[in-house]
Amino acid sequence: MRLGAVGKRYGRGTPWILRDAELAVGSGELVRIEGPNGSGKSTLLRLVAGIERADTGDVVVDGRRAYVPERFPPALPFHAHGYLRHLGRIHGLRRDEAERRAGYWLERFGIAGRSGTPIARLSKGTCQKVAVAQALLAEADVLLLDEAWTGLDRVARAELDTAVAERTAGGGRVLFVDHDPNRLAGTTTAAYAVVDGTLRAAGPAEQQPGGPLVRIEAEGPVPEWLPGAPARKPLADGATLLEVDARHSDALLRRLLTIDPPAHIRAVGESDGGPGPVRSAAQAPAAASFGPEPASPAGVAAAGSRAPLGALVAYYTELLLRSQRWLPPVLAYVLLLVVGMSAGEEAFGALAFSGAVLVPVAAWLVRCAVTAEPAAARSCVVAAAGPVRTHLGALLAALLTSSALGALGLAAVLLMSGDARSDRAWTVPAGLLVTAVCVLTGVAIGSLFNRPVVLGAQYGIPLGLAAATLALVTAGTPANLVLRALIGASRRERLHLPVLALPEALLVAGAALAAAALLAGRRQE
Ligand SMILES: Nc1ncnc2c1ncn2[C@@H]1O[C@H](COP(=O)(O)OP(=O)(O)OP(=O)(O)O)[C@@H](O)[C@H]1O
Repeated sequence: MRLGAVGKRYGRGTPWILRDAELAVGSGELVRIEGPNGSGKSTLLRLVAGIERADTGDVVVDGRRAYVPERFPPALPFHAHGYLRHLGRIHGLRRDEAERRAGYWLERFGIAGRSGTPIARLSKGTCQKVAVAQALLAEADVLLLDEAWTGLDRVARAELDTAVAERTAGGGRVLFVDHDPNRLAGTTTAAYAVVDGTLRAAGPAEQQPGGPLVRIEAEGPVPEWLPGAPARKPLADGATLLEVDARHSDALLRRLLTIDPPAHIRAVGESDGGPGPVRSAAQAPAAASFGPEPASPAGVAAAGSRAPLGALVAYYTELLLRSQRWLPPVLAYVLLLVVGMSAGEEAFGALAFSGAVLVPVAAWLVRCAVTAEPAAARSCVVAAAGPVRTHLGALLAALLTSSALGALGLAAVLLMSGDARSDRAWTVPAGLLVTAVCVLTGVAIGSLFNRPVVLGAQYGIPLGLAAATLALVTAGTPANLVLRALIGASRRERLHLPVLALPEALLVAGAALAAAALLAGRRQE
């Protein structure tokens, strides 16, 4: 992981938050980022997470990233377990593994009993545990913690300390920001301060003296790097005596028991300060006493691979449906159909009407899909999946939802209409064509007149409505071609279905979705 001459500012003419920042973090390193309020610590983490884009220089990060934002939003319409399962899938875990790890981390943070509770109803601290769990469950190569300990109780803070030690012991890189100068003191391998836009080495934080020490006697080969950086001394019989701060003893024991081959723990006890072996030796712990082992990387569908698009679409579809933002556009669609059509109406005219209504409704659903997620929650997804795939996932979720709505509308129109003048054999293909073309047109418009192409609802909504009207009335657009053919047929003209309108609409929608997704990768939020 490397930052080379990175510069960042939030808009032209504004002060540089970071300038010429250089940072290299190797495997197993634990790096503290410090500095006064507003100096740019979060900005630095967000650059590494891929949430912000550097204005100058390079940010090179190999491997999977996970991020805990400074403030996790309680307004996510998921249950804790469901949310973690989605995030696990987005991180590239197989379905069963995502399920298992979601349960494991809820258990580990002591909130398994709240797994079915909506996040909005969780206490602030419990919500923060979910925020931390979503970043830990995928065993990411780069773990970014922005004041992740804030709001956690003492036990959960210690659990997070242990999890960080496990991550670095497993070769991960961890960068953290925290206002407590003693946070992870003693295990931090480097510290940097952001001061006046520059990133300066601040040296590893010193361990606070006076904490209790734990001694562990281990037989067998002991790895060079261990959680808590224990002092070590070879014993006469070939075993190793390790002495570590009590806060890291759990992580150290877990590591010793999970190396291959596992070390044999002969004794564990409190240090008496003397040089000899452990005196008040406790029973050596069994691996089982630490609960289920963190899942192996084998659970990751393809380590380091891109987040599966299907997982993103599933997440955004459920988010849209659960947020109930779909209600206004769907109600508007139903109302317009009810008001604008009557039973037994001529089918081609009815299909043209329902298709025309579908264009602004699909554009509206896109707006709902790309705005339903709180920004901090989106940051977690972007860190795991990257901004392009994340936005594409939201747009495809809107396409899926609009298509389902269009299919239901089509079925209703076909059932309600029944005029003998219509050529019944052609109503179904004509209905499918107009629905597909109008949904694609609406989704294309929604993609182009929302974040990140047009920022701000004050421009996006009127421009989107104007674009939808133009797409319907301008001669030669795919939607206009199909609607004109249907209106002509409803007036007893011969029906010529413009089938080429479908590939044209597909092309336009594909280009609009790709342009919007690519722009999401280039524009800061
Ligand atoms: N999205 C944004 N748009 C505009 N300015 C921003 C944005 N995000 C951060 N800033 C500004 O950038 C500066 C650095 O912010 P940042 O959050 O990185 O600081 P920080 O060191 O993490 O602060 P704190 O310790 O208070 O969390 C601040 O002046 C902040 O107002």
